[in-house]
Amino acid sequence: MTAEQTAPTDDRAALVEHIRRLGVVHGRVTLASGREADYYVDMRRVTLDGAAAPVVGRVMRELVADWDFDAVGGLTLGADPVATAMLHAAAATGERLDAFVVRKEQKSHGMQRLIEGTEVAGRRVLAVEDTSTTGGSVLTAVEALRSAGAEVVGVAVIVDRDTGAREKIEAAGLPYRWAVSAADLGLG
Ligand SMILES: O=P(O)(O)OC[C@H]1O[C@H](OP(=O)(O)OP(=O)(O)O)[C@H](O)[C@@H]1O
Ligand SMILES: O=C(O)c1cc(=O)[nH]c(=O)[nH]1
Repeated sequence: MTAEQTAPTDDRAALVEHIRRLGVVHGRVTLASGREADYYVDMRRVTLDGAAAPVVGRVMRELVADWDFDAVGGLTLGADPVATAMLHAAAATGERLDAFVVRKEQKSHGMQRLIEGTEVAGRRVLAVEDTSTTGGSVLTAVEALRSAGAEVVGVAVIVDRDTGAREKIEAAGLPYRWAVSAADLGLG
């Protein structure tokens, strides 16, 4: 969220409950960045849950309703179900939103793509993520998208851990929004 976007919706409240119930794990963990933390938010348990995924799609679409883009995606794997949830949420309202997947490494056979799915060159795209800690993962996706000729309009994540992602993403010249904060989950 941003300071201007504080009005909770029923969907957002439901999403917070889904994440609390399915995703929050207490205990010492090593994160993608190599940092150590006292809790983990296993967002795949949320974004791949049959009841929670449609809520994810609606909440994330609402979060960026004033941004102009027609394709969505991010670095595999966390971003993938977020993007497809948004695609299906758009379709459910008669709108069209395409999706893409940024691989961690270029595929070495077949079409040898780094970015799978819809063509991104020359298009306005949204980069998404399930959770951001340092912002490093989503910025890897942003770099690949920019190299492929896409215009990245911003970054949106479900859960922001409030551990530096916002500063890093904004320093890359991108607006950054999140649907749920660590504080919303009673964490941090
Ligand atoms: O903001 P960051 O410091 O980059 O950390 C967040 C990243 O960590 C997790 O993915 P992970 O690397 O565990 O891989 P996965 O999505 O392939 O499971 C999560 O899905 C984000 O992509
Ligand atoms: O930084 C990470 O690796 C990370 C943190 C978190 O809470 N959830 C997650 O899936 N990854």
